Amino acid sequence: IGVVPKLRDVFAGYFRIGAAVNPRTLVSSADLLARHFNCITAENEMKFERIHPHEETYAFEDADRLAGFAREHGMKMRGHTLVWHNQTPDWLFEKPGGGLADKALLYARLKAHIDTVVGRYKSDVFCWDVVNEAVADEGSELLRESKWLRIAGEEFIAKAFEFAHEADPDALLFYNDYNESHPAKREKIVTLVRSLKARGVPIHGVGLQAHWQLRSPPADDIRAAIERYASLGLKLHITELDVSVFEWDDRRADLKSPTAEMMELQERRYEQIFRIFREYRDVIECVTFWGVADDYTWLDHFPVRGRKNWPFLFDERHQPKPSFWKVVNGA
Ligand SMILES: Oc1ccccc1CN[C@@H]1C=C[C@@H](O)[C@H](O)[C@H]1O
Repeated sequence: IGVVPKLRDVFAGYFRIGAAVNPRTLVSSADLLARHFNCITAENEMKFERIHPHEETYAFEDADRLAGFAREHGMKMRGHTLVWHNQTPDWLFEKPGGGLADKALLYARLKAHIDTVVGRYKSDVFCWDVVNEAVADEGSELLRESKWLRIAGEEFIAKAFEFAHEADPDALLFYNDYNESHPAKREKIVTLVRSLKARGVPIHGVGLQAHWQLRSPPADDIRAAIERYASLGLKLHITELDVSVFEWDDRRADLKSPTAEMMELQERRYEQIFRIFREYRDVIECVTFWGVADDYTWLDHFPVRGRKNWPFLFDERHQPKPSFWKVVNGA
């Protein structure tokens, strides 16, 4: 059989190729990771609820193991994520006697968290998703409702970037979001990031999660989003790429394997996506998949629990799919 080219070598002149990993896939996908990738992101292990479950308790073991793998294999590591409305423990927002914490207490806790976590991984993590998904999806509001916003107002975003910069002045600091190519949400993200930059907040990049489907978002929206974010003069990272075989509102759960049509569409979709990424190689520094191979994806639980999905370039047996060959042959 022909030798399978290494993704990271195929794209050496364009951008780093990354994957989200967790303690299980670190073992099950170790060979694919070592061969094809030169950057990793902890899928959950550096999130607030996992690494700092109680005010006086930090849990570094899993994150340390992932950072160790990156070090052993000469890979870079993206830090994900410091401030988010999801997967964040309730204690952070509570006053000792009960009730909502005030801004001063929340900031003191956030600074302690960031000093501890960013400080610990200073030599392993080269960039952080400092704030994840703060922009509202629908409606006229710029920011989504959250305990962060309720307690501290919109300044929590700038504060998080300032704390992260103080903890590691060398780290590249990113704002990360999904549905980043939807025109309305795209313009809100541009408004937020432009305002942060104008106020001298230490922000260096925008993370496009790129949780995409076979037919959406359209290529023109993806191009427009990359152009608009690039116009801010910041670095772009594709941070959580996967191509679901189901459209967002398709809740069918009857399939045990992808249909031939799905695989044909996915092949053409990945070819189109990587043609766009190569075109914007000057501003895109890193392309990270939100997983490695089809044997495990967060999409197996979201948006439909227990519904299998097949979103990656490698199949459930870790073999390159037709999409893989379209991507490497297009480079
Ligand atoms: O695609 C979405 C739709 C609705 C809400 C959030 C998202 C994406 N949210 C992402 C997905 C998986 C998590 O592991 C990541 O940390 C998170 O950034």
